[in-house]
Amino acid sequence: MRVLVVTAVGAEADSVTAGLSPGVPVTAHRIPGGHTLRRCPDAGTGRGAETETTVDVLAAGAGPAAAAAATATALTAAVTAPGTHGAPAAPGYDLVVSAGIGGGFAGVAPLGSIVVADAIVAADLGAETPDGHLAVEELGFGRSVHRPAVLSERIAEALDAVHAPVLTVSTVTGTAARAAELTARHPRAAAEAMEGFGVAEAAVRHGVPVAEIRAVSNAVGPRDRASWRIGEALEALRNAFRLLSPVLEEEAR
Ligand SMILES: O=C(O)c1cccc(C(=O)CC[C@H]2O[C@@H](n3cnc4c(=O)[nH]cnc43)[C@H](O)[C@@H]2O)c1
Repeated sequence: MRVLVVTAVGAEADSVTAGLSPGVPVTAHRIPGGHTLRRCPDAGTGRGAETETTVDVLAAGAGPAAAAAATATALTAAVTAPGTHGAPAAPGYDLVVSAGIGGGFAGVAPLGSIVVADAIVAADLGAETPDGHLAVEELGFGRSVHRPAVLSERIAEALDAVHAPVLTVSTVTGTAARAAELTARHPRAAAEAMEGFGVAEAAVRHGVPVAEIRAVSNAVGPRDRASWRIGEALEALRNAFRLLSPVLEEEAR
C-alpha cells in the first residue's frame, strides 16, 4: 500500500514520520516544484510484515492553494517516469492523508484531541451576501465538500478520535463572532485548518481516496496565540500516526 501524507510545515511532517517509523531513518526524494518527499519505508508493522506499506510525507506549505499544488505534483510524480510526460510508470498512491495541527471547536474537540474528518469542507469558498454566506453549490458552480475515504471511520476508531467535519479556511478564525458564524453554518464541525480541502481537490481529481487527521493545538475563537499548545498537539499527532500504522498494515493485507 502506498500512502501520501501532506502537512503544512516541517514540524508537522517530523511528528508524522516519528509516529510512523520511530527510530528508522527516512530517505528524502526530490519531486518537481522544489518539494521533497520523506519516505518512511515499512511504515506499519514493517520489520517482517507480510505486506509492504510505504508512506511518503510532504510538507506542502500553508493554505489550500499550496496544499493542492504540492499534492497534485506528488500524485503526478508517482505515476510518471522521469523524462516522460503522462506515461504511467509506477503504481500511484492508494490513499492521501491531509494531516497537521488545527483549531478545535468548543465543546467538541478539546486541546490535544484528535479529529478525523467525516467531511472535508471549504468553509469560506463562496460568496458573502447581506443575508450571509452562499456556498459555491448555491452559486451554481463547483463544490465545497469532499467525502473522505471509507477507511476514515476505521481510522477514527483506532485513534479514539472525534469523527466529524473539518473545515478548511484561508484565514484562521480570530473572533467569537466568526466562530459562531461557522458553527451556525456547520453545527457538527469539530475542527478548522487550512489545507484539507486543497489536498482533497487534488486527490479526488486523481481518483485517490482522501482522509484528514488533525491534532488540536488551539480553540477556534478570539485570537490568543499565547494559548496555542503546539508542542502538545505535535505530540498528539505523533501518537496518532503511531496508532495509524497497524490500520494501514491491516488495510494493505
Ligand atoms: O510555530 C511552530 O512551532 C509551529 C509548529 C507547527 C505548526 C505551526 C503552524 O503554524 C501550522 C500552521 C497550520 O496549522 C493549522 N492551524 C492550526 N490552528 C488553526 C486554526 O485555529 N485555524 C486554522 N488553521 C489552524 C493550519 O492548517 C495551518 O496551516 C507552527
